[in-house]
This record gives sequence, structure tokens and C-alpha cells, in this order.
Amino acid sequence: MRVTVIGAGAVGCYVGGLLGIAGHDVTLLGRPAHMHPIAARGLILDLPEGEKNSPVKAVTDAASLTPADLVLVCVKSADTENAGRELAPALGTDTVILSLQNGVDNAERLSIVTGRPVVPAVVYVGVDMAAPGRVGYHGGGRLLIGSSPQSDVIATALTQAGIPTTVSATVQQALWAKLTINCAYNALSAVAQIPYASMMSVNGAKEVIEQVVSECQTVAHACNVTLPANMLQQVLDVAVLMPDQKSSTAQDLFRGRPTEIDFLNGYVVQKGRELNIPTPTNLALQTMVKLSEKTRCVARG
Ligand SMILES: NC(=O)C1=CN([C@@H]2O[C@H](COP(=O)(O)OP(=O)(O)OC[C@H]3O[C@@H](n4cnc5c(N)ncnc54)[C@H](OP(=O)(O)O)[C@@H]3O)[C@@H](O)[C@H]2O)C=CC1
Ligand SMILES: CC(C)(CO)C(=O)C(=O)O
Repeated sequence: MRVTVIGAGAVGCYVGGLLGIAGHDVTLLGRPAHMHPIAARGLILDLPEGEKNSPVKAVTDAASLTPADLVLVCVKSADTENAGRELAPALGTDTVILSLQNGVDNAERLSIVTGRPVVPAVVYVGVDMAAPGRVGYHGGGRLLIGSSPQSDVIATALTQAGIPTTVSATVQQALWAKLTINCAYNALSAVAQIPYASMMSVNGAKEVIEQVVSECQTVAHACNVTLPANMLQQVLDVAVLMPDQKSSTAQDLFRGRPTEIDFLNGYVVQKGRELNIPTPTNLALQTMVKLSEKTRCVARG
């Protein structure tokens, strides 16, 4: 299979890298800091079984892309439209586009800019770019992808490459469940730069989370999405499963990078406004992160 990855950071390099090791013809489109070392010596993946080198191609300019069978979009949510516009000229008639991103509306937004159907995916993995051209693995690794005529074939290829992938007719519900977890943890962990177990030991944190989950449930329901009956328990379990983890939003703030908060709590707030549903706790959390983003910009600028 010919595969293009646009947004070759942690997720893109992990999934693209494993597909490359499995023998697929993979081209990564990403930033020079990562693409140059990869072009020179291959992509390195630090996996539980040891270091592996993936023989992928690495480019920095969308103009050098040729049509692929599968395009994986792995940029952060704020970059979705730009990525879609860049990849549009390199789409073949039969190219399948898969969005491997957090947030619930990336596939829809990509579909608007590319004029093509886009298959959403829920990404259950913990990875980062440990160094230029080098992926660090921290756990998980499975994907849930939406239904499409090609989804079964793609899921089989991904699974055979070491990324267990299930096709789901209810991927939107799973995206919303992940969104709810992100809404509960990401902002609180980010503003205090605190891992989840310590965060939960602070008076009031659990009540804030209960309120966030309740708002997400109401908004999801109004969007015709039913969250699992045990959603709150699933959310609370995350702190037990990952006690030492800080959220990706915490990591973005720490690095002085823009966060995805407008697509997490901010999405729930926006949908709430459209549907006349109050979401005060999500709004407060979104605003706290936006304030922290601003302070960091001032501190750096
Ligand atoms: N990392 C993880 O463990 C998980 C991540 N996710 C989700 O997956 C998505 C990707 O996350 P992650 O891989 O961590 O993010 P990264 O920031 O590691 O990777 C995205 C990369 O794409 C680059 N990029 C942005 N726009 C373009 C473009 N137009 N062309 C080429 N490259 C581009 C970025 O560069 P630059 O930064 O310079 O813009 C960055 O290097 C997010 O939605 C995230 O929430 C979901 C589950 C787990
Ligand atoms: C599941 C969770 C909350 C784990 O940290 C995550 O997806 C994130 O940090 O963005």
C-alpha cells in the first residue's frame, strides 16, 4: 500500500513508521527538524521490544507528494484545514483519507476543504518525538476507525503492521467519549502542570470533573451522541490508570506551543452556545488555558 502521512510528528511517525517496517511504501510530510534526519538515516522508533529503524521517505514540501492509496492526517486540530488544502492536489481518485486526531470534528473539517469523504479514527496511544526523527512510545497503540468501503482492508493492514485496529459503526460516540476524558483532564492538568493522581487529590478537582462530564453528556446528547452510561467512571479511572501522566495540553503549554483547547473544552462550549446549553465549567477551563497560553507568549516574547 502507498501511504502518505501529513503532519509527521509523534502519531504520524509512529503509525507511518510501523507501516514502513511492515513493507508499505510510506512517505512522511513534516517539518525539516524531523524530516532531514529521517531522510538521512531512516525513522527510529523506540519500541518496548527495542529500537527499530523504518525505511520511510521523508519530505517537507507537499508539492513533492504523489497520489497514495491511504493518507493519514496527523496534524494538531488547529492545523487541519491547512493540511487538507496542502494535500488536496496530491489525492488520487481512490485515495482514502484517515484523520488520526483528537477532537470530534476534524474529519468533517477535512472533508470540507478536500471535497472528499474522510474516515475518522480514535487514537489510543501514548507517543512523543523523543528527539529529531525519533519516536518515543509510552503505551497503548490501538485505533478505532469509522466505517467506509475500504475500512476493513485498511484495518487489516494496520493490524498486521502492529497497530490493532477495529472498524466501528459508532466511531463518533468513541470520539466524544475521548473528548469527554480530554475535557475533564487536559485543562486542569495543564494550568497546574500537575499529573493526574496529584490533581485528583486536590479538593474540588473531582467536583469540577463531575460538572465537566455532565456538561459534555448534555451537549453530546443534543448532538445525537449517547455517551456510555458509565462515562464518569471511565473518566475517573484514567487517573488510576495513568497516575503520573500530565495531559498533552500540559505538555504543549510547558513547551510554549499552542494547545488544542479550542477543539476540546472549547468545542463543547461552542456546541453548547449553538444549542442553548450552558457549559460554564468547560468555558472556565478553556479560558484558564487560553490565559496560560497568553502568559507564556508574553514570557517568551
Ligand atoms: N501524541 C499522542 O500520544 C497522541 C496524540 N493524539 C492526537 O493526534 C494528533 C497529532 O498529535 P501529535 O502527533 O502528538 O502532534 P505532533 O505535534 O507531534 O505532530 C504534528 C506534526 O505535524 C506538523 N505539521 C503541522 N502542520 C503541518 C503541515 N501542514 N504539513 C506538515 N507538517 C505539519 C507539526 O509541526 P509544527 O509543530 O511545527 O506545526 C508537528 O510536527 C493530535 O490531534 C493529538 O491530540 C491522540 C492520541 C495520542
Ligand atoms: C487521555 C489523555 C487525557 C491522556 O493524557 C490525553 O489524551 C491527552 O493528554 O491529551
